[in-house]
Amino acid sequence: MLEMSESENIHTNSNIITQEFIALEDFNATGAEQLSFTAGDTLLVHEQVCTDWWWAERSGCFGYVPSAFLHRGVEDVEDAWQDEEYFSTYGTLLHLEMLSDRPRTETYRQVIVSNSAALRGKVVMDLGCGTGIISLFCGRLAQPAAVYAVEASSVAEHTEKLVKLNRCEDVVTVFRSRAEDLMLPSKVDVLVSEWMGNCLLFEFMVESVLRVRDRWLKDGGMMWPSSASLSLVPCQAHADYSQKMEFWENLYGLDFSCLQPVAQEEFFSKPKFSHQLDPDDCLSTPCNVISLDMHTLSVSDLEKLSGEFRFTIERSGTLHGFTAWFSTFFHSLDEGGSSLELNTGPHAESTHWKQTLFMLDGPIGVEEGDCVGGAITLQRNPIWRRHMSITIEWRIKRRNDPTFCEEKTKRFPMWR
Ligand SMILES: N=C(N)NCC[C@H]1O[C@@H](n2cnc3c(N)ncnc32)[C@H](O)[C@@H]1O
Repeated sequence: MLEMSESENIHTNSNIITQEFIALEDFNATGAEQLSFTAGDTLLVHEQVCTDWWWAERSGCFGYVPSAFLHRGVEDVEDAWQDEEYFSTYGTLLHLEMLSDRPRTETYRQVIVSNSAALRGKVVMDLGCGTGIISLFCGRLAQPAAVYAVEASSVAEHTEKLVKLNRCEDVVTVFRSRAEDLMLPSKVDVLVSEWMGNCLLFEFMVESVLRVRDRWLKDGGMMWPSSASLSLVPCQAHADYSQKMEFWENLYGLDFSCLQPVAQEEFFSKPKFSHQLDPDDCLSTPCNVISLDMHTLSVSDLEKLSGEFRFTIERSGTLHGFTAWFSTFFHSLDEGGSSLELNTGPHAESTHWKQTLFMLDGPIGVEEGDCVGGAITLQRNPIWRRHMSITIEWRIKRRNDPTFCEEKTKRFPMWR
C-alpha cells in the first residue's frame, strides 16, 4: 500500500477530477499496489485507470481498487430508502396477506391477552400498525391509557375508520406519519411492532423501530418483540434443483444444458423467498446463527451481523444449500411471566414469510457424520438502505475421509 509522498509522482494528472465513492462491500487487497476497504467506507477516486481498476485514496493511503465494489456517493442516490415505492406498496390491501397469516396475527393477539392486566393504564405505540389490528387488540382486549397507532402509508385512512367501527376511538389514536417524524404528547411504556421482513431484516424497518425506541420508549419500557433470532440449517432442495437446473438436460429429447450456467445465475444467485422447507429435507439440527436483543441493539449494529455455525450431518443425502428463518420472542410485562414465541421455521405452523433458501453453486453428496462448519454474514447495503447481502462461507469435512476438506463462499444480494 503506497503512502501519500510516494504516490504524488505517479498519478499527478491535473485534469483528473477526484470523485467520492462508497464501498458496497469489503475488499481485501491481494497485492501491495491494491487498497483494502470495508463496506460503507468513503473512497476518493483520483483516476479511473481502466474499467475494472481505479486509483483511489482512503484516509491518506493510496492503491488500486475494484470499481465493481464501489457506488457513487449516497447524495447521488435519489431515494436510498425507496420510501415512495415502499409506502405505496403498503397503501394497498397487501395487508390482507399479513392479516391472513394466522400464526403471526394470533401470536400478537396472545401477547396482548396474556399481558392484559399489566397493560392497564399503560401507553402503547404500535409502530407500522397497517390496518391497526394490534392496536385494536389492545383497545378491545386490555385497558391501556392510550394507544398510538402509527402508520406512514395511505392505509392509515382505513385504519381511522376501523378504529371507529370497532369502538376504540377513546383509546386508540391514529398518526399518519413516518414514526421517526412523530411528535407525541408523552413517551410510551410499550413499543409493539410487526417489523420483520424476509430473512428477518429485509426492508430494514427495524432501523425505524430502534430510532423510535431511543426517542419515545420510557426507561425500562417493553419492546415487543423483545428479541429475535435467525436460524439456519443445511438442506436438500431436490425439487428446486430439478425444476431449475436438471430441467435443461433433456428437453423433448433435446440437449439444452448450455443454458444451465444462465439458469444458475438467474435462479440461484439470489435467495429464494417464501421457500417451504420440508422438515425431512433438513440434513442436520438447525442452529441459531444471529440473536438480537431489541432493548440493546443499536442502529450501527445493523450494518453487519454475522454468526458461526457447525453442523453434523444427521442423515446422508444431497447438500443443495442452506435454509434460513427467524423467530421473535415477546417477554411478559409480569415479572417472571413466560415469553411467547413466533417461530417461522419449517417445524412450526407455516406463516406468510415461510423460509428463505440459499442454493449453492452445485449439489454436494454428504454422509451421516460429515461436518459442515462456517459463518453467515448479513451485510447491509451502504447505499440502498432497505437491502443487504448475505454471505455464507462453509467448509465440509468428511467423517470417512480425513484428507477431504472443501471450503467455499457465496454472496447472495437481497436484492441489491
Ligand atoms: N415487513 C413488515 N412487517 N412490514 C410492515 C410494514 C408496515 O409498517 C409501515 N411502516 C414501515 N416503516 C414505517 C415507519 N418508519 N413509520 C410508519 N410506518 C412504517 C408500513 O407502511 C407497513 O404498513
